[in-house]
Amino acid sequence: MEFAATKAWKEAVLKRVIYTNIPDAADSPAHDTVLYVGEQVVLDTLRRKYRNLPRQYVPLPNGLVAVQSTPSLSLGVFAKRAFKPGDVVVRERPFLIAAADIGFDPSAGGKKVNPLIGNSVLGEILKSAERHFLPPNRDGFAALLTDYSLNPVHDLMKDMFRSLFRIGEKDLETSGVYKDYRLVSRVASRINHSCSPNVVCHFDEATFTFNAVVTREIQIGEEILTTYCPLELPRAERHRYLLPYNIDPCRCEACEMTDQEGSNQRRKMIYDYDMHKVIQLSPRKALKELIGVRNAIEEENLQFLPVYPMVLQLMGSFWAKLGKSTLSEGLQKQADLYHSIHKSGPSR
Ligand SMILES: C[S@@+](CC[C@H](N)C(=O)[O-])C[C@H]1O[C@@H](n2cnc3c(N)ncnc32)[C@H](O)[C@@H]1O
Repeated sequence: MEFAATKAWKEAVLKRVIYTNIPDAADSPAHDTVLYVGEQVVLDTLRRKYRNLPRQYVPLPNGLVAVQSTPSLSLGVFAKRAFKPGDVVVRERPFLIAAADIGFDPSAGGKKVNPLIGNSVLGEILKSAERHFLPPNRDGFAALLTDYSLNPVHDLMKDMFRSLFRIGEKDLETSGVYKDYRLVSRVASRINHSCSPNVVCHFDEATFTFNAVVTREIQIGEEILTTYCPLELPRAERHRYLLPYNIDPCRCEACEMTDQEGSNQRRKMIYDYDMHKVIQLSPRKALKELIGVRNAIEEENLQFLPVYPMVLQLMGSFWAKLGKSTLSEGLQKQADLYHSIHKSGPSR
């Protein structure tokens, strides 16, 4: 009985999957043919939204980063030169984009992976995806699979980067399509997790490119790190989020440092920050509060968080009220840079 239910589910899942090779943009390298595994409605919506999907993009210069061995996490991505906030370090078309919940069991409310079959369906989908590729991408994708030393095929699915297509809510409601899409990519799939990341990742729908934008200074030789979990939480809670990504325990610098209590307190302060309360305060009191939050963000190396530019901007406006225009302008400039980092795509 269980087998029949599982088989029916598996067939239903496989029926929902469509394979589409997104055509190459003119003049872009041949490997830029993305295999899209998902629902037709997503592609149709995107095609309505952007004429000539995918649009051409401006490639980055070669050799900005390299995939190399790490001391304990198998492979990772490393800076080959120094970078500053706002620099784009990775820009690439993924090999494959897939709905994240194709491994979820609809009979379990569409939320839980069926442990009996979830991973094998994902494995089958990934394996069958391979033969749909044009040759250059097929080789790259196969290399990523066989060379994926920490993870067998089914785990690859868990490690794909979250990458939401921002298609219309109406389309989502009427079609019931998957909301969360993930990608497999030559370089991006090698970026390890850190609870104090140094890049923010964007997927640009119009050009179908993955982009990693720097959020704090990166020295030559430093590892490029993103996050797979919410960062304002204390260590133990972050670790719960990381389990499905095969991270147990997290071996990032923030989790391995000795002052965990101090770190948890700083992250709680960031989590508890309430802009609406702060704007009611007198400028001096507000600034005291804001400086505390900014310091906590910087000490935890969390310039990655969208709250960072908001805090800077508000600090600027309170300094302006106190007549400190130079301070205010400096903060506003920094806030603008970080706002653009959070919004940025490949047009930058
Ligand atoms: C997207 S892959 C990153 C590249 C991977 N290191 C490789 O060699 O291909 C994610 C996997 O790397 C490992 N990993 C990444 N960040 C980690 C961390 N902070 N702590 C422990 N393991 C991590 C986990 O095995 C995770 O499933």
